Amino acid sequence: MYQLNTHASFDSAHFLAGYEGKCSNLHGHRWKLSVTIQKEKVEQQGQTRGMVVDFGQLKDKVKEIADEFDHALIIEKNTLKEKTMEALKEEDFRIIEVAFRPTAENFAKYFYDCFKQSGYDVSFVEVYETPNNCAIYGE
Ligand SMILES: Nc1nc2c(c(=O)[nH]1)N=C([C@H](O)[C@H](O)COP(=O)(O)OP(=O)(O)OP(=O)(O)O)CN2
Repeated sequence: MYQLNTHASFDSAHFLAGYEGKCSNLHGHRWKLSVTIQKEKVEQQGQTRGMVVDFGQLKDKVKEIADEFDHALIIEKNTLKEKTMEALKEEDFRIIEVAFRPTAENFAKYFYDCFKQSGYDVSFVEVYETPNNCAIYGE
């Protein structure tokens, strides 16, 4: 089995609603999204002969997903008052509402599903919130 890995980063702000401690405050991270895909055999012909997929293709997909979340304020749906949301939107902040608590674990599963939907056979996705801490999701 071959495995291929690449990563991209994005800078964003979030907070953990219902968390007792510093992470309930609005704060930022340089998130690192790392994906590992797998395949039994490498391509036998053409441009990608000897490759699982072209690194360029995989890198573009990882960057596309990371860029969606770059320089944004990530908010779990229904965790802020309506008037707060309105005020933030009035300021034209880039806000991304997600249906899950924005933890490294939930992001890892979310990104895993994104890559899977794009047709990749994903081994696992790693999401680093800090250089030292990472959540991994695989099936
Ligand atoms: N299992 C998880 N635990 C925590 C998560 C998470 O996503 N999964 N997230 C947080 C907070 O977002 C927090 O910002 C990160 O906390 P911490 O790892 O303590 O990060 P610091 O920036 O404070 O880094 P240190 O350099 O270690 O101080 C909390 N827990």
